[in-house]
Amino acid sequence: MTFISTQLVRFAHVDAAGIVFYPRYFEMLNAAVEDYFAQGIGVDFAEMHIRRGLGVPTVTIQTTFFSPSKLGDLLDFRLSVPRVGRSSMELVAEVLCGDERRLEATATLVCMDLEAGRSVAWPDDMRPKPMTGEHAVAAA
Ligand SMILES: CC(C)(COP(=O)(O)OP(=O)(O)OC[C@H]1O[C@@H](n2cnc3c(N)ncnc32)[C@H](O)[C@@H]1OP(=O)(O)O)[C@@H](O)C(=O)NCCC(=O)NCCSC(=O)c1ccc(O)cc1
Repeated sequence: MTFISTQLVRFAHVDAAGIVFYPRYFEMLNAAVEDYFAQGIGVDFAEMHIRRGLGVPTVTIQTTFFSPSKLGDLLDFRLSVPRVGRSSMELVAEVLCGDERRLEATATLVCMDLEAGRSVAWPDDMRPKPMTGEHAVAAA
């Protein structure tokens, strides 16, 4: 299963060359991860960070950029989760505009107690389920 979050390339995302400046992809990816936790898992970022004092920082991310994106493009962030550990998850984001592949990122996110600054085991209701394969669930 794949979770899809569609992100619009906005004016603030592009540089003087008219293409998306690469850190902006990481902001869009974080927005897709927010959608995944809110809609795919059922715990939104306000609940997680403010009320529970938990975060999901990225500890590794490896990205390959295949082709540039421009203002007005609609990018599908197709998220899959090949592995879930005690406190970590591996996340793969394949980003497409229509049929064209724009980038792929593989990241490790860790469930973190924000006050202690340490990893904690996923709470049962926040624990991601491994999901791979073609069946897609789109963000609302
Ligand atoms: C997250 C940490 C507190 C975890 O440290 P520790 O408490 O010592 O935990 P550990 O090192 O034992 O690792 C915990 C798990 O992560 C895994 N881990 C840790 N580092 C790695 C690396 N490099 N590769 C793969 N897996 C890793 C490790 O294998 C453990 O997995 P489990 O067996 O599943 O539990 C610490 O690594 C840290 O503070 N790192 C910096 C994170 C950071 O600043 N990231 C960039 C910006 S923050 C950000 O983007 C963000 C997004 C969303 C948010 O909600 C909050 C913040």
